[in-house]
Amino acid sequence: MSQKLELLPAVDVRDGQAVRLVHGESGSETSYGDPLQAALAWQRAGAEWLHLVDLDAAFGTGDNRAQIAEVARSMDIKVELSGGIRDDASLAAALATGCKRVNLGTAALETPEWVAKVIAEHGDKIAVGLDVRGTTLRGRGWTRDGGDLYETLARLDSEGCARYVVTDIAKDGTLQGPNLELLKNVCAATDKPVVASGGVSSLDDLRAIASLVPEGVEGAIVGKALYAKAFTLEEALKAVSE
Ligand SMILES: O=C(O)c1ccccc1N[C@@H]1O[C@H](COP(=O)(O)O)[C@@H](O)[C@H]1O
Repeated sequence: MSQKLELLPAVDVRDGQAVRLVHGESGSETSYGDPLQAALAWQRAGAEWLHLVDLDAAFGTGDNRAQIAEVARSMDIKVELSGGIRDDASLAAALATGCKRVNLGTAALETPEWVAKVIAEHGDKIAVGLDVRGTTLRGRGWTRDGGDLYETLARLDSEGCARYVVTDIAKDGTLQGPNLELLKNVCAATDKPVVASGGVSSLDDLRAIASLVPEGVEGAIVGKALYAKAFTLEEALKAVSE
């Protein structure tokens, strides 16, 4: 039986609120209220995963660490935690929430030795977020270039990185459809599972991503489309299980 696409509804937290950004740009927020209530709603709707992001920590404008920890600890489902996890202390705090795995973004670009060390220590609890414009990686809240996607992917593969979360920044928060070419290209460049992020706007987009499961796509993060009620999470889960 072919594997089904995992869906990860997103809760991105900025200034204590669940928000969605457009192209990840600071200041483009639309607010959707209390992050815990949003997360609990996705759990009630049948989510098996929650993608939980501390945007302030990613941007370097503070953090929502206590609130994020409360959300993570309140979930019965698996949590993927990201934003501002860049050193031993922030990694320890993230893992102490009981999350299933963390995503490292900026650290993979700026402190590769540390990332190699924590991959060796924590195995598949560590994923790397490859946030790209074209094929150039972006870090520090997607404000700084951080090298070539495929060179970085080869390095991380050689270090045993278990999984990649691939975001096309040009698509993120736009409801313009995922970058399927990018996903196919990344899958062709690595044997490791890929989680797709950015641009999902419809159930057909999810079906298109699901068609890439045989190529190595394991999951899809869904944000704006759920908050904008383009479809419900129940409908999305059904669409990818058909
Ligand atoms: O998810 C977003 O919209 C986003 C926008 C701008 C920056 C980061 C964003 N999210 C995720 O944050 C982590 C990276 O954080 P860091 O670089 O490790 O501090 C990564 O998972 C991004 O996808």
